[in-house]
Amino acid sequence: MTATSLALLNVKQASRTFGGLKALTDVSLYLNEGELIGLIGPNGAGKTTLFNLLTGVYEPSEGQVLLSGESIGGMKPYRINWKGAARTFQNIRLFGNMTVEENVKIAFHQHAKHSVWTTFLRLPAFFKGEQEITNEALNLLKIFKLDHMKDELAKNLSYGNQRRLEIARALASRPKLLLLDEPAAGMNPNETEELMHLIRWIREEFNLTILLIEHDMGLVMGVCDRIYVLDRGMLIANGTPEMIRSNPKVIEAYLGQEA
Ligand SMILES: Nc1ncnc2c1ncn2[C@@H]1O[C@H](COP(=O)(O)OP(=O)(O)OP(=O)(O)O)[C@@H](O)[C@H]1O
Repeated sequence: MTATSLALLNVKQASRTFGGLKALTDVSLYLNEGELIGLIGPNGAGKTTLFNLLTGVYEPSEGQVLLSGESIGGMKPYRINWKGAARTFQNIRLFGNMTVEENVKIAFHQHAKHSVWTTFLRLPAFFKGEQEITNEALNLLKIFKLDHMKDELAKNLSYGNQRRLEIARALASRPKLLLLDEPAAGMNPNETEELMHLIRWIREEFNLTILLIEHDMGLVMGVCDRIYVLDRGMLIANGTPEMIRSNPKVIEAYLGQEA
């Protein structure tokens, strides 16, 4: 498959250096609208660095990142979020001392279109907005089977539930592109299986395009349309799960890691 005119994300020859270290070298990839794409590679391959370029945490040292055809390389993270990209983190970043419901509502608030005066004077539109936000937050929590825990503090949730809450919160910003950084980390096999179905389902339900970093090969091979493989900052393969599974360069990269 090649990039179509619908490519939602287009990374063109992007590189990123940290001092003398080249974390990414000349990386080009694309995600067409609606695709669910995996990004795999041994430890230190550059996967999170690539996510950081896509979400404005870092600026590419070279190359371009285009979202819906617009250059977003070096844009502030909140602006990239407004333009339709949301992410979860390898190390969960919830507000631990806030409730499950508040964690989702806060993400809605960042996108709510209240004027300063509407909010300050608490005009009717403010309360209407608040009610809508509460309803939408509860709907999202229902989808992720977290509604019965809405009043729990986020820090008291199991690891698997915290990961699901992070995804719910990312969806509150109504993204077109969802970037998931190791969503199954710390989950047991049953939770991972459930997550796999959930990821497929939210893609349809929310018209999402998804880029997924994951070490659980069962999950990646089971849900992804195509997979990109990074090794030492360079893309070494791109193709369907079947192609990637039997690719000698990929096998070598992973065997090298175990040696
Ligand atoms: N802010 C930074 N400063 C210096 N080096 C960095 C920085 N961020 C990443 N690196 C380096 O870039 C390389 C790629 O790291 P990155 O975290 O992107 O890999 P990864 O594929 O996500 O690894 P893992 O699977 O272990 O999470 C590593 O050598 C890492 O030490």
